[in-house]
Amino acid sequence: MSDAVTRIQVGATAGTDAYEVLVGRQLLGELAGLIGERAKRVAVIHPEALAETGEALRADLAGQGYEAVAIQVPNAEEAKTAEVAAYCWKALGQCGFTRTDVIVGVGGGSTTDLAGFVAATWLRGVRWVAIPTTVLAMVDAAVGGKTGINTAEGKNLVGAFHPPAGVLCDLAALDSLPVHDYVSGLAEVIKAGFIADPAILDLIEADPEAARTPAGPHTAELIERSIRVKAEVVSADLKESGLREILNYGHTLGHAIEKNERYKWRHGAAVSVGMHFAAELGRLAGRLDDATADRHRAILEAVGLPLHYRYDQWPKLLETMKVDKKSRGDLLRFIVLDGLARPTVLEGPDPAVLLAAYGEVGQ
Ligand SMILES: NC(=O)c1ccc[n+]([C@@H]2O[C@H](COP(=O)([O-])OP(=O)(O)OC[C@H]3O[C@@H](n4cnc5c(N)ncnc54)[C@H](O)[C@@H]3O)[C@@H](O)[C@H]2O)c1
Ligand SMILES: O=C(O)C(=O)C[C@@H](O)[C@H](O)[C@H](O)COP(=O)(O)O
Ligand SMILES: [Zn+2]
Repeated sequence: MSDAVTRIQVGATAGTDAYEVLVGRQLLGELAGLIGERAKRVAVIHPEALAETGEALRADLAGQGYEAVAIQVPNAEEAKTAEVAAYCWKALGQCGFTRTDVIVGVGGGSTTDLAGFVAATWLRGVRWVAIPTTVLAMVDAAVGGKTGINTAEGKNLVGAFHPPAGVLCDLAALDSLPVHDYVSGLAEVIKAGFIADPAILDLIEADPEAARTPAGPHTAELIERSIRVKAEVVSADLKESGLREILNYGHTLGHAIEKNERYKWRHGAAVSVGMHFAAELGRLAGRLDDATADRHRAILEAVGLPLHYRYDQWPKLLETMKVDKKSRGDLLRFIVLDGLARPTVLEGPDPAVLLAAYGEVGQ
């Protein structure tokens, strides 16, 4: 196994510094440099499932002279609540966490979204480092500074743009990931393929079964290519004033499904159904060619991601989509493709077209 480390730059924007996303193995030697010299305290936020990892990290940092605390939070979406954020704020307050201290978020996207949000809000913003441990968090959630939590009304409705000081993607972490979670992350990889880098799709289509495991021959390349797509977009438009919306491909319906399932579905699975819907919407709106639309079904199905959701839920899903962050007033907006790697915005589609697209998805 190669020890090579790939470094991907995320550019500076007004008010934020540039940082690197490192992909490789045994990257913990990089952590002290990212924490910096001014920190006295470090808080390691980790999910229950990674209790050992969180404690090992805490002990290692304590051995380096930091006052290190581990803050354990619930697994998955249960961590993305105001209550859990308040629990973290309490832990920081109790250990006297100051503006020069640093938060480390280690876990999947739910944990890094929460840890980043806690970092964005504590003392109005402290430094944080992301150590993503799922495919999805490596290729998407930990990169780009979107942090946040859910509310009863919907997904990620409260949050802040607060980029990390650095991101360490240790591929060894993926070995313990259940296959269901590994495959869920492939939805965001496939998203990056459709919106910007079709070579990703070619690699997966060449051997979809191999793409389902970290031992596959293209794991590092798929992860790195996806990170490059994300890094390029967020470097150009951190605060989603335009271009960044393309990263929301498949998410308008996907987030509505997640809420409808009370966040028991994995994000990637819901985004998979959402991309199928977006492809059908693009096709029916006269934007997307049949071959590219059909390619969505084929590749998502080939890696074992879902394509369908309950038909009878459409009225509820439509209501939830109205509070999607891309909506403007009463105008629903979707990311669709004008062709392969040509994402664009579809504004206020005819309700009959929306329903017809859902007709392909619902069952
Ligand atoms: N901020 C962003 O730009 C962005 C982008 C994409 C997704 N997200 C968010 O990311 C979240 C989904 O993240 P996810 O798919 O990584 O799932 P997750 O964080 O919910 O993790 C899934 C499960 O895997 C466990 N886990 C994590 N790493 C593990 C490992 N190495 N071994 C064993 N178990 C492990 C977790 O504890 C959890 O139980 C969603 O909330 C989504 O909204 C955010
Ligand atoms: O980084 C982005 O921008 C994205 O849209 C990436 C998505 O994969 C991610 O799920 C994000 O959290 C969705 O953001 P939201 O603003 O729609 O909540
Ligand atoms: Zn997503």
